Amino acid sequence: MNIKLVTVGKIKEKYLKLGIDEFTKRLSKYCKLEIVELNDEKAPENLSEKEMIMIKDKEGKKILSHVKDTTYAIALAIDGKNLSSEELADKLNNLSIMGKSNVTFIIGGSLGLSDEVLKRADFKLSFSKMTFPHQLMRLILLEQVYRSFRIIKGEPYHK
Ligand SMILES: C[S@@+](CC[C@H](N)C(=O)[O-])C[C@H]1O[C@@H](n2cnc3c(N)ncnc32)[C@H](O)[C@@H]1O
Repeated sequence: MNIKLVTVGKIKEKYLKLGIDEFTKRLSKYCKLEIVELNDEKAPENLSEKEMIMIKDKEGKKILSHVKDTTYAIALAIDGKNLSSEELADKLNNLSIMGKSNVTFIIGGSLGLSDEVLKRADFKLSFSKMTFPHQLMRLILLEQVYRSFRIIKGEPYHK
């Protein structure tokens, strides 16, 4: 399976970088992983609603230029659907069985994802109603994708 991760914003925290590198390494046994890290747009405090939408739209266009028409796109969104780890594993496994072996996960920047990106998404995945910083979200997602492959393969992992 080919897993692509399109993200907005860099990983600045060293401890997160270490974790992301670890799961990237672990995942190499199960899939081809590509991470596209896009520069975020400058977003100073006190932006108006209109300005925020403009920034999200700009970031959204950059994101979509890395999302192929043929890929199954999963946008990470707080208002999306909650899945258990087993359900995410099932989803990835079913996609693979159906021949949809290109999956793109999308993580937004500090302002979130544009409507255009959310509309393009084939599935909106929520990790709870809580807001996570995009850097931490990347690590959590990679761990859950790794967990999915362990479940699919019937291999032991932490409970
Ligand atoms: C700092 S958050 C953006 C917060 C923004 N106010 C929003 O409502 O999307 C950055 C990105 O991390 C992801 N994210 C954060 N928390 C999430 C959650 N609980 N479930 C799914 N994705 C989440 C989303 O892709 C989001 O665009």
